[in-house]
Amino acid sequence: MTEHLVDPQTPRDLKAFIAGLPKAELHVHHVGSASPRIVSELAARHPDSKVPTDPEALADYFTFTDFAHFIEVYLSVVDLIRTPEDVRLLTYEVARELARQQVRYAELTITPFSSTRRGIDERAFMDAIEDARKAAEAEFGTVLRWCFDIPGEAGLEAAEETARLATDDRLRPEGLVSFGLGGPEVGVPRPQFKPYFDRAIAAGLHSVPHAGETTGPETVWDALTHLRAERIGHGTSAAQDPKLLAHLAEHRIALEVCPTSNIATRAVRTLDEHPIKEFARAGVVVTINSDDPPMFGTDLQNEYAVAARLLGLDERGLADLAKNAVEVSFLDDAGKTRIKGEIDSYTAEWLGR
Ligand SMILES: O=C(O)c1cccc(C(=O)CC[C@H]2O[C@@H](n3cnc4c(=O)[nH]cnc43)[C@H](O)[C@@H]2O)c1
Ligand SMILES: [Zn+2]
Repeated sequence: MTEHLVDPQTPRDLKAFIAGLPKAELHVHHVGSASPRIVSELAARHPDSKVPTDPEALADYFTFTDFAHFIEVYLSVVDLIRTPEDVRLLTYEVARELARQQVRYAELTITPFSSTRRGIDERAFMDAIEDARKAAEAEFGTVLRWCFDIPGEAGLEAAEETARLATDDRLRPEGLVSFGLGGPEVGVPRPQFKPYFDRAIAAGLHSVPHAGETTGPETVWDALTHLRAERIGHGTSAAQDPKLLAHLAEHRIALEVCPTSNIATRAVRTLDEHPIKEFARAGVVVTINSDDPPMFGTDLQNEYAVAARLLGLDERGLADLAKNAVEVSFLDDAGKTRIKGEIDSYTAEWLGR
């Protein structure tokens, strides 16, 4: 992302620190990470689409009236991904952008149902993401892992298909570590997805549903109770329930906080009203993430800058935030130790300048 996107209230020195800080990204969507260049290129290839071909016009197109409007626009971009080569290119370019921001490890949320139902062969889909993952690690040094999410509003057919793709030994990609649930929450109760999460967990996957992004704290409780969530995507409304905050803190169930996303989808009115401070105050493990960065006019660096301002963090505080993400990631222990060591060395060197 360009300089103008970095939170304007962040001191220049802290901005530079954030830019070089080794980071982990735990909540970022595959299609939602398509850069304006990729989106406009794909839109030009498919003139039947209403997505603008001019990257400049995308900023307007990516201005959302509410969460439902965001999902409508999101699906118009999903419609542009039509071939395994589109999938490979998108994945590889997402990794390039993450590497540019010093992201060493990322768990990318992918919705395979949306691609297979649009006619992409399932085997070719898996090969495309795996091919991009391996190339990205070799060329950029960024380790990618996958979270396959159910688009909840598409119903149990989508849940069945996602669970099948995630657990079939002949298809399941090597990089897959977790199972999620995305899309609108209103009218999409979490408990109905319990059997699919049970299957995924039995197959060794971690549970990371979205919850409490656009509905109340009861949705977060449902995600914990029925889906055995190990981390929560967003969890914004948890701030309304002190018992829930205490439970999250006690069990070290981290929140994948995405501040700018919540403003862009109008789930929260302003950044100053974001409950991230309440989370931190209650001792909940907070991780900072970008969700759908180009669609929300942000990137991970900007989200760290926003967090620094809202939480009043200096360099050490930011390094702790980056280490939180590494600790609650699904990377192996050796990988975690390596990245945390890199964060510590970088911070010590920066502060000793
Ligand atoms: O693909 C389809 O045909 C389809 C049919 C009905 C409903 C859906 C969806 O609801 C897809 C939702 C899609 O949104 C992704 N996403 C991206 N950012 C967020 C977010 O902040 N909160 C929730 N979901 C998000 C999610 O991964 C799904 O792929 C699809
Ligand atoms: Zn999300």
